Amino acid sequence: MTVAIIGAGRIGEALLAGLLKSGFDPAGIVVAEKDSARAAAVSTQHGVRATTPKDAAAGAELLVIAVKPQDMASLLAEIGPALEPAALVVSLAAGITLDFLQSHLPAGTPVVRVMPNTPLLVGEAMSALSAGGHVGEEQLERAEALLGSVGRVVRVPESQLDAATALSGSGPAYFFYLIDAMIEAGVLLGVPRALATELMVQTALGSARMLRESGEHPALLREAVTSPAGTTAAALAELDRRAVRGAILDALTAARDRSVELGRPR
Ligand SMILES: NC(=O)C1=CN([C@@H]2O[C@H](COP(=O)(O)OP(=O)(O)OC[C@H]3O[C@@H](n4cnc5c(N)ncnc54)[C@H](O)[C@@H]3O)[C@@H](O)[C@H]2O)C=CC1
Ligand SMILES: O=C(O)[C@@H]1CCC=N1
Repeated sequence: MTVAIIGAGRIGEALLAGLLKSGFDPAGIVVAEKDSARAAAVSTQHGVRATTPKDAAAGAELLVIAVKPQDMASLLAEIGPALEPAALVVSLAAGITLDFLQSHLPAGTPVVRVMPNTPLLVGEAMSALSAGGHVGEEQLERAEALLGSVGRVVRVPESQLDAATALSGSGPAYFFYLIDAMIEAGVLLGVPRALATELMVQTALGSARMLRESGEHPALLREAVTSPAGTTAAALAELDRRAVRGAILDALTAARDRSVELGRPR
């Protein structure tokens, strides 16, 4: 199967790197990137061919589109006429709806809308996807297999994709933000930066593994750390006084709303 990745920015290159790491043949992947210096760098670093979007579309069975939502309309107009008859188009763009994709591509084009996240670089992505009306089960499984080679995949109704974007799409940034803040707190408390980083990165990894492996609700795992009148209770009381839970609800609602806004036809 020939895969074209159109837009080799942060997420496009992360997907490319993840696919190659998972054993994908570089000869079966072609990239198209508007920024020619970036195209050359990505092509050299990963050993894949770089070409124009039209040329990439012409030879590909599966096209992954990883340009910004604002660049989608013009790109779809450019590649539409060059698509192979049975080509499957997979969009990673936040907000861009199946309806938008289908109405900007030749009638009957099978399209899948996906919200992945950057941990696809290390084979631990979370991708949520919805299929358009012209996608057969076999094609959907092909898209799932591609994303499944770099992490987990779930099918969701399209009505939940903007919320999934707020949760798992943007999610890595929230964890990085939190860990960055906790490292700074360590430095404030006199811990050398390298040690504070080691303490927090391993704590994040261990906590994530406990969640996954125990299957326990996070509230129960948090309770198990919280000794009566202890250190954790003192910290959590401070977070509650500052209404951090409410801030998280508002933050993710803002992300969901922004995803909806990015998908408005223009
Ligand atoms: N960064 C992230 O964590 C995630 C991003 N996404 C989605 O992925 C898409 C890309 O995001 P990023 O990689 O962060 O942005 P980016 O700006 O790093 O990458 C976009 C790339 O597309 C290229 N491009 C634009 N128009 C083009 C065209 N016509 N032909 C070829 N290349 C073109 C740009 O030069 C740029 O390198 C967005 O739609 C975003 O919503 C989805 C999930 C996570
Ligand atoms: O910030 C963004 O718009 C993209 C979509 C999800 C993660 N990054």
